[in-house]
Amino acid sequence: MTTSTRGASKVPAVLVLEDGRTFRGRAYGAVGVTFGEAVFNTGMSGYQETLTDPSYHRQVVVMTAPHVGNTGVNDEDPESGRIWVAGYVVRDPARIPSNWRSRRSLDEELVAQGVVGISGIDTRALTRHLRESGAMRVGIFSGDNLPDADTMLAEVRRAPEMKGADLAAEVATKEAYVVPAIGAKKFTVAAIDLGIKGMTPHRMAERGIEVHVLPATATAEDIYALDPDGVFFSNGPGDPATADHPVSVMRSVLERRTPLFGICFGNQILGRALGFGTYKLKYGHRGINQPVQDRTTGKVEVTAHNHGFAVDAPLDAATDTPYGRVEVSHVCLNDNVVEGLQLLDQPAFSVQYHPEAAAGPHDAAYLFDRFVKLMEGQRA
Ligand SMILES: NC(=O)CC[C@H](N)C(=O)O
Repeated sequence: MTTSTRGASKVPAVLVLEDGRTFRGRAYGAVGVTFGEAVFNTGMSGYQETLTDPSYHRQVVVMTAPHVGNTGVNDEDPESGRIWVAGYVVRDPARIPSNWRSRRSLDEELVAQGVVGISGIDTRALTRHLRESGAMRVGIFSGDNLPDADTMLAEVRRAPEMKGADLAAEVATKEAYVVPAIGAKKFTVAAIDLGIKGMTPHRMAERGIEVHVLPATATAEDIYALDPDGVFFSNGPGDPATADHPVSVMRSVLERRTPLFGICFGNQILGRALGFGTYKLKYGHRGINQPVQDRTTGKVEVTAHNHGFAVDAPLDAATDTPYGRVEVSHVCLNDNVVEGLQLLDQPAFSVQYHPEAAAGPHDAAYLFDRFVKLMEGQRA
């Protein structure tokens, strides 16, 4: 069923960046005030998956695609139980969503979930500004009586920064749960939830893995109580430099040489566990068409990304670590950012991007098969 929107909002809204640049538009979604880190996403589709990806917690997402909401909102595509973005910025919202799966309009969904957005602004100009000046704090203010410009700017500058933010525990499950294997069960995996997307355990379940999703606070004892064939560290929001607990848990896993796979935040945690630093990218990678080379095969894949930080590891030589040698296995062809790590002396690897591909192309699905092979190898 398709429902129509209420039509374009007449309520004024203003977006204020921390450097003072201001864009005026109309309220989209809930009317109110919100703050976060302004980032842009270049995906032409998949807005439901973007909105519900817990890694976007505390980020205000600017869509570079000019039309957003065309296919409405369905009940199948969310990657978690709620919208996580702190705010949403679009150029031209669909007035009449049209899709056989649509249940309601995106505007209605944003209102229902209390997500403050803005529409009708020049998102290309805003994106170019973020590209030149870097991701920065932002506020969206909507309503008929807006504060004066100086007050709004002062409020934006008081908002917390993403650098130094420790957010995984705010989005992760509080209770462990199990995603059963689809078909015959072949393996048990303990998955540390730092903000996991729903498609990730699903991609494992499709391969005969029973996934035990554990809270971000899980310890090595919690993991090994399950006698797992493999351990997985998920994506998640915030600055990896703050993730001391998952880093120490991962080191215990590396010491035991259990097959290990990490995605996104999980890749940054592996980097840290091995002794590398992480750093904030100027404006990050967010979209569904980023070219990555798998240097273990030479193949180039088109991939889904959502990261604002990256691992600082040497690209061209293996590095000795307390857990054996490690190589940069994947690299982004746009900017040579480290996109994957592969241990050479034990069964552990990770990628900075999203092989679960929700949304995005399925080029990188082979990484789940690689994880299965590592677990098969341990049994052989
Ligand atoms: N999707 C993720 O796991 C993001 C990891 C981390 N919060 C970053 O922004 O780089």
